[in-house]
Amino acid sequence: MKCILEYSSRMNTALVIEDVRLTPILVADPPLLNTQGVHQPYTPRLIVEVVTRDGITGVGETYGDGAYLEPARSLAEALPGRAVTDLNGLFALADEVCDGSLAAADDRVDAGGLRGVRNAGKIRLSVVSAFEVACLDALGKAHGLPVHALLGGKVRDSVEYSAYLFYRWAAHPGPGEADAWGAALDPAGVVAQARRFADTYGFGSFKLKGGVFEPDREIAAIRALAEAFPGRPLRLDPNGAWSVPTSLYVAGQLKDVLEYLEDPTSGTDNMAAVAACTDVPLATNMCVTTLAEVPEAFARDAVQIVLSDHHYWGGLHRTRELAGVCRTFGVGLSMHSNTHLGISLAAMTHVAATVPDLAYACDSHYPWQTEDVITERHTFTGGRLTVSDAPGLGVALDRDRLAALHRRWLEDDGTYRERDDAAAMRVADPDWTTPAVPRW
Ligand SMILES: O=C([O-])C(=O)C[C@H](O)[C@@H](O)C(=O)[O-]
Ligand SMILES: [Mg+2]
Repeated sequence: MKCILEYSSRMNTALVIEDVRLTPILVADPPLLNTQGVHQPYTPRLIVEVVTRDGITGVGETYGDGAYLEPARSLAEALPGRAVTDLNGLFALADEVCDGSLAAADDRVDAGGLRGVRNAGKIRLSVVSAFEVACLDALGKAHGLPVHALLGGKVRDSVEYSAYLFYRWAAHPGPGEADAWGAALDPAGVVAQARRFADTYGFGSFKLKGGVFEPDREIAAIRALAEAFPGRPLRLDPNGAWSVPTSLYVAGQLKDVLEYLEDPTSGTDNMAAVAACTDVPLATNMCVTTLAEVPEAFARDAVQIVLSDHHYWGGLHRTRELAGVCRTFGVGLSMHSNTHLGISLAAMTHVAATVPDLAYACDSHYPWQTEDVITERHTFTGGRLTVSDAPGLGVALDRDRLAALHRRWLEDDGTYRERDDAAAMRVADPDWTTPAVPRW
């Protein structure tokens, strides 16, 4: 008995957080086009490390724009002395300490306009998510358990991902150098890109980021994909750029080949109006991105699939809670991705492995990211990632890479510290302004 008590008190002390490190970085990003503009050559991410009294380090990752950094600093300062097991307490602590730095946030759509509402609560959850993942990583390492085991256990050994196709330029405007992918600006270019994704990673389903060209051009690209890959699930996502009539027109043109349409139009009213008049399921990572948006959207059947992003839903446990809500209302669940690195992809794969009814391949930008902060990059095989059974997330931080990407952030004059796809577009087209929606 005495031994057990001693063990448990030693363990509890060992799991206390001694130190927290925050490292903002800039990561290379190719010239991918969307309805707002084009990706900048570098994009910000934030890496979070929590170090326990026993010297175990857990890692997490989240969005790295300025709005996330201040609340992350507040939370990092408040965390030492708490245990990595105190995951529920993280939310209350963040409510307590982050709000001063979130005062500037309001209910507008996020800066890029691509991820739904941008309010203080959602930014706070995106910050907490990185700390939650880092705590889970440390806890898993302390007990020799993979993160999926801490979430109740995996129900699958691998997670399927979909190819994330983009219209794109061969190089960033200005002094940018071409990468190996080349331009994709028409149906042939999109099919060639899809072929490369399929051959290299084995992806079996394809999502095209739309809202870039007039809808008929994007319809032609999806038709070309359907011809090149008969029977494969296809998705088109214009990030809310279309009106209700345009959305219905596109749905009508592509209803025989689309697995779903993603955010064809903006807002619950418009999504509900589209959903009422088409059998093509609607998915979203814009219309439903907070719990507050769930009741109305689900009651009006505005969305049939929620693409959860564990960052803005507040981490892995909260993602599982969202999965329960979706299951209750008969709404499908899959996962959204933004520019992310190996830590977030590992976290996403662990939580995806634990969700029983994951009926759709998840999104991942990962193949577009040539840089990472982990020692061994993830490898897609047959379009899937094997779920790691190693302790924690199963990834190791590459400190040299982290330092180099942080140095880039330090040396940046501010141009790239905030993701701004419209600003990047102005390098090529000085008159470019963020298009109003609906754009078509
Ligand atoms: O599915 C989505 O809407 C996204 O992945 C949003 C992203 O910001 C994407 O549009 C991008 O990176 O251009
Ligand atoms: Mg989307």
